[in-house]
Amino acid sequence: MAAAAPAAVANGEVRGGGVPRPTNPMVTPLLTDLYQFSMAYAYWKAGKHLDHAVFDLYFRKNPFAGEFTIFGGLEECIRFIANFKFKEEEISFLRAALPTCEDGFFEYLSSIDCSEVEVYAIPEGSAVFPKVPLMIIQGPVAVVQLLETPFLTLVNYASLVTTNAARHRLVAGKQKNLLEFGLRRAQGPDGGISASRYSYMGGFDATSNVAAGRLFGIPIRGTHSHAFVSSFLGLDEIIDKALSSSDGTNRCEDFVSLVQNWLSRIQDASSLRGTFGETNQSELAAFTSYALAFPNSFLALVDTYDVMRSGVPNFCAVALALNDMGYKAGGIRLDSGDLAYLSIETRKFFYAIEKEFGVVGFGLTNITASNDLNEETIDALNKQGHEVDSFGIGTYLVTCYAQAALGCVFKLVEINKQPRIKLSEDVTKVSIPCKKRCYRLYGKEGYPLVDIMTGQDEPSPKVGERILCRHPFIESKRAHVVPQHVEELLKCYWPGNSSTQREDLTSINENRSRCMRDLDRMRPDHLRKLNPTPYKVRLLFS
Ligand SMILES: Nc1ncnc2c1ncn2[C@@H]1O[C@H](COP(=O)(O)OP(=O)(O)OP(=O)(O)O)[C@@H](O)[C@H]1O
Ligand SMILES: O=P(O)(O)OC[C@H]1O[C@H](OP(=O)(O)OP(=O)(O)O)[C@H](O)[C@@H]1O
Ligand SMILES: O=C(O)c1cccnc1
Ligand SMILES: [Mg+2]
Repeated sequence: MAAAAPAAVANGEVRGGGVPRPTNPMVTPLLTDLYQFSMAYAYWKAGKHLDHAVFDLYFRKNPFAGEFTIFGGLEECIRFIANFKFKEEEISFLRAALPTCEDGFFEYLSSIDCSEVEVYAIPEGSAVFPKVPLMIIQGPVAVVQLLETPFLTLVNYASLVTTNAARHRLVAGKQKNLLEFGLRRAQGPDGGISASRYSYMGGFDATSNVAAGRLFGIPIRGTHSHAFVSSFLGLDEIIDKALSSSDGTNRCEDFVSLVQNWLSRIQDASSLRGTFGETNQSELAAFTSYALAFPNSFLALVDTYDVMRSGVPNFCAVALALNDMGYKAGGIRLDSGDLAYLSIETRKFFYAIEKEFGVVGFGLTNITASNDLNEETIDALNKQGHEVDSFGIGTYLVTCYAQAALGCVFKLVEINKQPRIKLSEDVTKVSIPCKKRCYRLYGKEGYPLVDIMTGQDEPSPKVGERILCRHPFIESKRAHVVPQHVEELLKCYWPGNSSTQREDLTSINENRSRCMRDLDRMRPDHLRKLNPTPYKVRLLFS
C-alpha cells in the first residue's frame, strides 16, 4: 500500500526567535552528563564561567571502513539552543542532585540561555571528513560546556545513520527504490524515528514508519506481512466478492471467480506449463482479499509457502484479474531464499505472462526484496545479477550494525583568545588548536581536492593562487594546490546576540539533495567500497 507524503508538521510551541522546540521532548538542558554541571559549578566558583571559549565538534575517523561521512543533526542542535532555558522543576532537581553547590550557582543556571553563544556549522547533509569541525561553538565557557553532551548525542547517531543510508544508496544505484523498514529493530522509539528521518536524508526514498512520515513529510510505503497471508484458510472466507472497475463503468460481482479463472488459464498456458501445479489456496485467498481492499496498489508477499510454485502464480492470477478491471498491480515482495535467483525467475515468469496474454508492461512489474539486507548482500546481488527494483532494509541500516558509533568529540580549542590543545600518545587523538576557518578546494575537473583549515584571521585561499597544504601531524606530507573554486564550509546558524548574519536552516529535502550532490561530486575512488582513497584534509597555518 502506498500513501502520499503529507506536508511536514510543525513540532511544538515556537520559541527562541522562531526556531521550534527539539523534535524529541526528552531533549532538555538536563539531557547531559553530570560532569558538565560539575564543571559548570567549578567554573562559576572560580569566577571563570564567563570566559570566552571556542569548542570544535568533529570526528576522527570515517565510519564503515569508508572515506566519507554525511553530516546530520544540525537542525536539532539549533532547535535545542534556541530553546535552551532551565525550568524551575529542573533547577529543583539539580539542587537536590548537587547539594553541596551554593545557591548562587542555581540562580546563575536559572538565568542562562544561549543568547551569548554562536554556532558555526557545515550545512546539514554535506559530505564531511575527519578533523574538520562540523560545528564550532563559542560563548561563555560554562554555558558551552553544558552543550557538549546534547550536541554530541544529536549529531553522532544522525550522522552515522545518514552515512549508512548513503552507502546503501551508493551500492544499490540511483535507479533502485530504497525503503527503510527498521522501526521494529531500532534502538527504541527515538532511534527508530531518527533512523527514518536520516535514512531519507541519506538517500532512501521512503519509510514504513508512519510517525516519521507525519513529523518530517517523508513518503510512507509498505506491503503486508506473512501473518496476513497465513491468517486466511481458503477462498470461501471472502464474503464481499464485488469489485468496480477503475473507471467506475463496470462492476465484477464475483472477483474471486475471475481470479480462479485466470489461475486456470495460467496453469493451462503452454509457455508456463510445467513450472507449477496446484497453488496454495489460502495464499490465493489472502492475495485476493488484499486486492479487493487495495485494487490500485495491490502488493503481495510471495514467499510464505513457495515462491515459484505458489506465490508468484497466485500473484499473477490476481494481477491479471485486476488488469481486466483496469487496475495495475503494484508488485511482489520476496523476504527469504536466494533473492538473486528468485528475482530472476520471477522476472522471467512476468515476461512469460506478458507474452502469453499480451498484457503490455507486465514483465516490468515491481519486485521488492527484503530480509537482513545490507551493503554486502546488495553488493553480492549486483555481482550475481538480479531483478530487484526495490530494497526494503531494516536491521542493518537502523542499528548501524557495521559500526557502533561515529565517535564525534567536542574539544576546547581556544579560551580568552588563547589556543588550547589536547595532547595524546595517540597522534590521531591530538586536537588542533585555535578557532578555525575551513574551506573546500576544487580542482579543474570539478572534484573537491582537499579540505583545509586556517586560523580565524589568516587570509582565505584564492582561486588560481598556489597554496601549500600541510598534513596536521606528518610534516613530510605537504603539497601545493591551485584551486579552481573555493567554498567556505562553516556558516553561522546561530549568531546569538552578535551581529553576524544568520544562515537559514534548510529543509530535509534540501539536505537530501545536498547529500546526493556532494557524493556525485566526489572522485569515485574516494567512494568505492574496497580500499577507498582517503580524501585529504590539510592545514594552511602560516
Ligand atoms: N543471492 C544472494 N547472495 C547473497 N546473499 C543473499 C542472496 N540471497 C539472499 N541473501 C541473504 O542471505 C541471507 C539468508 O538468510 P537466511 O539464511 O536466514 O535464510 P532465509 O532465506 O531468511 O530463510 P528463512 O526462510 O529460514 O528465514 C539474508 O541475509 C539475505 O539477505
Ligand atoms: O530484515 P530487515 O532488514 O530487518 O527488514 C525488515 C524485516 O522485518 C520484517 O520481518 P519480520 O519482523 O516479520 O521478521 P523476520 O525476520 O522473521 O522476517 C520484514 O519481513 C523484513 O524481513
Ligand atoms: O511494509 C513492509 O513490507 C514492511 C514493513 C516493516 C518491516 N518489514 C516489512
Ligand atoms: Mg526477515
